[in-house]
Amino acid sequence: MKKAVHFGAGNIGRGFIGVLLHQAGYEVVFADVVDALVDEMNAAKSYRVHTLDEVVQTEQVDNIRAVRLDSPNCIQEMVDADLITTAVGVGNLPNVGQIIAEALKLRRDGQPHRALNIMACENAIRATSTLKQEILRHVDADLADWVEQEVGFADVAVDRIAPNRAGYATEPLDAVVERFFEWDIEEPALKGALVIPGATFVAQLDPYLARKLYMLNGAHATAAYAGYQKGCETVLAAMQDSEIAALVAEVQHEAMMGLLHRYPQFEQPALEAYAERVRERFLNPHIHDDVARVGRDPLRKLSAQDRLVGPLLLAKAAGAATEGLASAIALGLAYDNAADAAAVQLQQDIAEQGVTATITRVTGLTGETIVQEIAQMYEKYASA
Ligand SMILES: NC(=O)C1=CN([C@@H]2O[C@H](COP(=O)(O)OP(=O)(O)OC[C@H]3O[C@@H](n4cnc5c(N)ncnc54)[C@H](O)[C@@H]3O)[C@@H](O)[C@H]2O)C=CC1
Ligand SMILES: O=P(O)(O)OC[C@H]1O[C@](O)(CO)[C@@H](O)[C@@H]1O
Repeated sequence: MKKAVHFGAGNIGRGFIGVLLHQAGYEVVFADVVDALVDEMNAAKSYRVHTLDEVVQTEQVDNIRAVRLDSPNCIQEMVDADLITTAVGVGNLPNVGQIIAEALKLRRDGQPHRALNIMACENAIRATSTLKQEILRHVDADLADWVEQEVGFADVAVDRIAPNRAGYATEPLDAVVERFFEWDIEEPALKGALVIPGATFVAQLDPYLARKLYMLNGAHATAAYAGYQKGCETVLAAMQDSEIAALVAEVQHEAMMGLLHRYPQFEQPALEAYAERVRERFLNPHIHDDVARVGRDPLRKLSAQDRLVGPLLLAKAAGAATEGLASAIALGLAYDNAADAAAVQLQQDIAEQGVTATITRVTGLTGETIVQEIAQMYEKYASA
């Protein structure tokens, strides 16, 4: 039986990556930093995934175990693994990279030619490449050569809405997800054969990743930040507001114009259908997805390559309109949720440095016109 070590036993780790790897016949070992979660998984040896739809379907994921990130067992489990995946949040990859580097040292000495692939399933541009750089920071030149030859680092795009479990879960390990999923894997980067039924193997990931991050996650963040402004608790409530729904569609349209220009292989009707399908998913009445989850960490979501500034730059390069994306960025700046540490930091930065300087620093945008436009929109939202 093949073995996968997956870092991050959270919503997407259990609700998406873990279940697909289980269906693909892998023995899945989870690594996490939360002791209680690790203990719970080792006691239960299985968990359930509920697919939220008209009829709720429940799948059992068994034959699992878990290790703490900082335990020797974690390193040992990777020595004979066939696959390593992560879903920990992109900011936690340095930590994981250091641990994987330790395992690769042992693996090179013990099983030097056993095929290994690594994939970071995070919402970010080329997170696996980021993880690879983090791993390489901890290895010497000889080991780096071996890593280049023997370890596949495939960038991926992962798409499945896995909301918080409150209201649905009856068991501590239950995960809840929507029915839809898409897992795009950049095939040329793999070493050896990788079989994951349901995954899509693509030759060039960038268009898929940009489409997902900009037309889904960007639109989702827009719904969350606009919804927060209007006092909506969930994405569903936000999308039922016609003004917000129109802004979300506008953001998707602007992103689409940028994508069509940057990736000529896309066709407008297909992207329009993609956008519509995404909006339908946001309107799934069976999913209670908090705007606070979808909007979490606005400093990351407003950063240069992420879901709002990334498409704004593409749309600008295409000569397309950007008012919708500028509004979404302004709404993100106005996101003052006191329960979100990054939002608190953002508000403190705006108070201390002013909104214009904060926009430039956080988003990397430098054009005076666009920065002023966003700043004016922010003032309107912040004083509402
Ligand atoms: N929830 C969703 O719908 C989707 C999430 N993602 C991405 O997946 C990643 C995880 O998201 P969620 O599962 O929603 O978050 P989550 O907060 O539910 O789960 C993250 C898990 O990672 C663990 N963790 C944190 N640092 C760690 C480390 N250094 N080593 C091992 N475990 C660590 C946490 O304890 C937690 O159990 C994020 O990058 C997110 O953008 C991607 C697609 C869908
Ligand atoms: O996980 P992040 O990057 O904080 O952002 C939340 C986004 O990720 C997802 O959880 C999965 O793509 C979406 O539901 C949401 O748009």
